[in-house]
Amino acid sequence: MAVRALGNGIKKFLEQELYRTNRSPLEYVALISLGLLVTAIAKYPDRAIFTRARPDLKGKEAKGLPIVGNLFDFAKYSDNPLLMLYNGFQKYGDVFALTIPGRGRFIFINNPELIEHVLKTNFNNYIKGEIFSVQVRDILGTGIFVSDQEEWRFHRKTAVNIFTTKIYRQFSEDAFPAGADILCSVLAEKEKLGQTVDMQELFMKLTMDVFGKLIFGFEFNSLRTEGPHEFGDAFDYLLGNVDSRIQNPFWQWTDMITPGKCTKIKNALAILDKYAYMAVKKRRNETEEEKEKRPKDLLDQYINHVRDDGTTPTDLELRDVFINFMIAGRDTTALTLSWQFYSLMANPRTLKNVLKELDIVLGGVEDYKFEAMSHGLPYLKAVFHETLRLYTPVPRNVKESLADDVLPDGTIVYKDDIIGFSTWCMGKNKSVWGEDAELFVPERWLNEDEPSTLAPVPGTQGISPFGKFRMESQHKFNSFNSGPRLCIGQTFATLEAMVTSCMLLQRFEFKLVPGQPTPVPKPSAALPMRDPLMMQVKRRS
Ligand code: HEM
Repeated sequence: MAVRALGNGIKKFLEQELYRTNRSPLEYVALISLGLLVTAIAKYPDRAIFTRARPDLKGKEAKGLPIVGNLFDFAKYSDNPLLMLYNGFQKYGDVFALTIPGRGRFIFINNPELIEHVLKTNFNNYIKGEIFSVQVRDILGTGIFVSDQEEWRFHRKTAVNIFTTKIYRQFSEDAFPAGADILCSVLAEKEKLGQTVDMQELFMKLTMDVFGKLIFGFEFNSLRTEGPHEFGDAFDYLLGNVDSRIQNPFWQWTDMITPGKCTKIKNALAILDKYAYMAVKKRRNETEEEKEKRPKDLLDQYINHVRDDGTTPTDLELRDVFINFMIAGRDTTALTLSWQFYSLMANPRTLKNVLKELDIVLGGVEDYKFEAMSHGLPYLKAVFHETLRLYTPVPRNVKESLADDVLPDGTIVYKDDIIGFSTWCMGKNKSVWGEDAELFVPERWLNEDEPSTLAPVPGTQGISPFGKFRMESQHKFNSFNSGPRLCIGQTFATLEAMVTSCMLLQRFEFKLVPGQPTPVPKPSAALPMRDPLMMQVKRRS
């Protein structure tokens, strides 16, 4: 009633004014718009519209333009969003903020104490949230990576059951060597033909094949396929696209007006769906006899789950499980292996140490026992962790705040503020990792005075001379996340990378193809290299 009365009042006033001043309605619209704009500029002089003034963030907030805040900073760094964060931390310290219209205020944090608070101490207050969910819903649906609270608890409980030490033992001794052996046969073939290889492409194919088979019983066979695989290609395109959605708050509109973009996204999604539904259909049609013959996997965990109301997961829900886990299992490990092999080739002293350790510990024997891969090769394990520290495959992340909060350094967080953090930036933070933070130094992970083990572990021929591997806290070494949402596949990834590295380095010599540019990351939700990682391979004599 009151609104209608107010509307009528305004209408009457405007009619009288139009009559009295002889102005056209268009002139009035222009005047009112100008009035609103001037008011908005006065109210939001250096920040995005509808964000609150935060004098308490003085010295920590990047000054923005009236109404649009830091929108143009976001746009300026669309090709290198990590650099925007890196420069921000360099300029403002471990906390800095900026505002974006439609998104609100981002508070970026860059030290272990703050990370621990957000990811563990006050875990329930910091959720994935609606903005992230909308950005990735068409790809990830309602899977573990986008879910919060009850839905997330369901996924977590269902998934962790499958990742047991018993399973890891089998993977380390059989499945991972079998996958690496196929990769070696591709390398041997290429060597015979005198061809160079793109190791990034091959590692992506390896992890896709191994993960598809072990976790969903699905054979991609991409390593045996020459050239790119359509599932991998579609995946890479969509992950790159997620990055532009994070960077551009108006992506829904810009996607619509960019010629061909919506069709490209639709086609890529159709390819992901095709493979996910193929895997689900195959499993649903399996006979009891077939079921008996194979080990239980993640798809079984989900398919056999009966909810309290008696329902079981639909094909669409299983599609989401497939896609979420394929992202987890394919890109992360493959990209880490790519950066690790690059780092080894770029640091000959490190490579020499790895080969020395392999000779002493494995002595040319291809026996990849769980214990040997977990504790027997501290130097190689240090190389893997140093790679993850500098080239983490999940380079940045955001959380939405459900309620007002205060961070340990006194920074106030209001409900709906977005907390951003970047493991990639924290790896380069000198106050966290020391003056050599930006250098590749595997030795920082080793207690060189302590023996790695007191007696040879099963599957080894000798004890590593490089000391004992020393793990850092989850909040400092945040590449596997921390707190209740710690990566489920940490051991899986570590073992797969260790076994693959061992077999490849035992069998082949690798050399970077001369003249190629130093690898740089390509904008993506993960950390792919922008260009292929071309190497020459030669069988070890
Ligand atoms: C080097 C390899 C890997 C790295 C660096 C890595 C890193 C991460 C990170 C940073 C997260 C948190 C993501 C987020 O909350 O947005 C995460 C979550 C997760 N990872 Fe990994 N990951 C790796 C490999 C794997 C593998 C091989 C698997 C599967 C076996 C896996 C399964 C998962 C799952 C299921 C989650 C979601 C956990 C949750 O939300 O509760 N990851 N991982």
